Amino acid sequence: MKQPPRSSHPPRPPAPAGFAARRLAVDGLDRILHHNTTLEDAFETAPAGLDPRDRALAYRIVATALRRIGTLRAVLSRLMERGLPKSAPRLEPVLLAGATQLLFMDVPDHAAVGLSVDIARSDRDTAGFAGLVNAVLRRIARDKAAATEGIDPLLADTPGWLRERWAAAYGAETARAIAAMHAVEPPLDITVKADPALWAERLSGEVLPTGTVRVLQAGPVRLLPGFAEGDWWVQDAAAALPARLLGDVKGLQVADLCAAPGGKTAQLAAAGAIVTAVDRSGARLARLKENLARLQLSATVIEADTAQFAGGPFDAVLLDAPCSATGTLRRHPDIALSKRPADIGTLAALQARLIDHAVDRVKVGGLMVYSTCSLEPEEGEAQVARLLAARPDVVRAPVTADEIEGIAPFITPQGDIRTLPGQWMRGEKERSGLDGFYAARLRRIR
Ligand SMILES: C[S@@+](CC[C@H](N)C(=O)[O-])C[C@H]1O[C@@H](n2cnc3c(N)ncnc32)[C@H](O)[C@@H]1O
Repeated sequence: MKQPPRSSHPPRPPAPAGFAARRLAVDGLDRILHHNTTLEDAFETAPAGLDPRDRALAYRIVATALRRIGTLRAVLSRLMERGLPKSAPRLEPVLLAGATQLLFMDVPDHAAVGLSVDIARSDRDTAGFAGLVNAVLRRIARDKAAATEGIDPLLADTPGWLRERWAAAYGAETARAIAAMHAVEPPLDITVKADPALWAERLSGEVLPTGTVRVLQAGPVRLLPGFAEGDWWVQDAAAALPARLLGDVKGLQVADLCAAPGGKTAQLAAAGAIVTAVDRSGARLARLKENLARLQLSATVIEADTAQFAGGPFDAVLLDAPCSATGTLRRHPDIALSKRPADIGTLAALQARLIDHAVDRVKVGGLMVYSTCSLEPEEGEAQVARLLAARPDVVRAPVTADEIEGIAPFITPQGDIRTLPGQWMRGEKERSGLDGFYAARLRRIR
């Protein structure tokens, strides 16, 4: 029998259960907070061989920490009078991840504290602060109510400039309702190829009024029944609305401009359209192709700048433009940290270029849907108002309540769609709400 190679070092003790998930969570937080990585990218390259359950737990820790970061930082600064040591930038992620588990997750206190101390010890940057991690987290665990006392989560966890914008656009009460939803972990929404009731039953979920299946689960999506078989894809209930505004697309030539990672391309292809999917990001198009292959759907995929794309004219066009994505903070809480007020104007200028070009890709008589997952009117309502004022050959084709079941609450007086995260309250917040989206349907008349 082959002998194992001799080593002069004593064997390392095996890592305690749950260590890998916490390591990934702390590394992810460090990359997002200190190295400008997005939440999505931080988990795109998770270490090979990692158990999907560890990955899912790490993701929940990081997303929850980002969602509640203002509250968490206030808690920590109360307990650390001298602040965080500059010499150990990785200490804050260790403390944030530990405090998140103690305050906002269903993790036993001894595991949250013990594993945070283990993580601190395992890293040269933080090893000297393991005692501090232990002391701070134990104090939080001892009296959790006292730790957060007097901190208003709605003020602490939402950047002031966003709160002010939402209050100006929708009123103070609605702005507060939007911020309140961001504090809560979102449900998993999926679009199914067929038979939502069957999938709701199989996944112990529910069918929402517009046909999306909503599932409350915290495990890895890839392990759920029907994922590998390509029976459904992940898509927020609001994100599923814009493509449906094009009506019956069976046999129509439809361009999906700004298509990746392909949620709306999949809807159009599944509805029988002949889809041309355009995006300028090769990496994101690779994900679109992967998604279509899993779903056994097809589209012509073109890597191009929509502002230069000369294809068509098409029977219908969907332009799901790049935007600030402030309607998706509940799912992408890193956006609240990375976006700046000036980004709105920059993005609005890009959207104006894209919408002007996209409308020329539509056949006379054909429809175009313009959508963004932003709550900012400059990226939605104002874009369409500007286009309609500048182009007498384009008119609004108002959406009516009888077209799509359950869509009535989201139709604006002009006949556009506006969804807000605080809408659709269905009992507990965990099963309520949807992303903030804007969509308008336009027709080219000559
Ligand atoms: C909101 S996401 C699209 C989401 C997609 N429609 C879906 O449902 O899965 C916006 C996309 O626009 C792409 N994009 C940004 N600027 C672009 C441009 N000038 N031309 C083409 N694609 C662009 C981005 O790469 C990104 O994939």
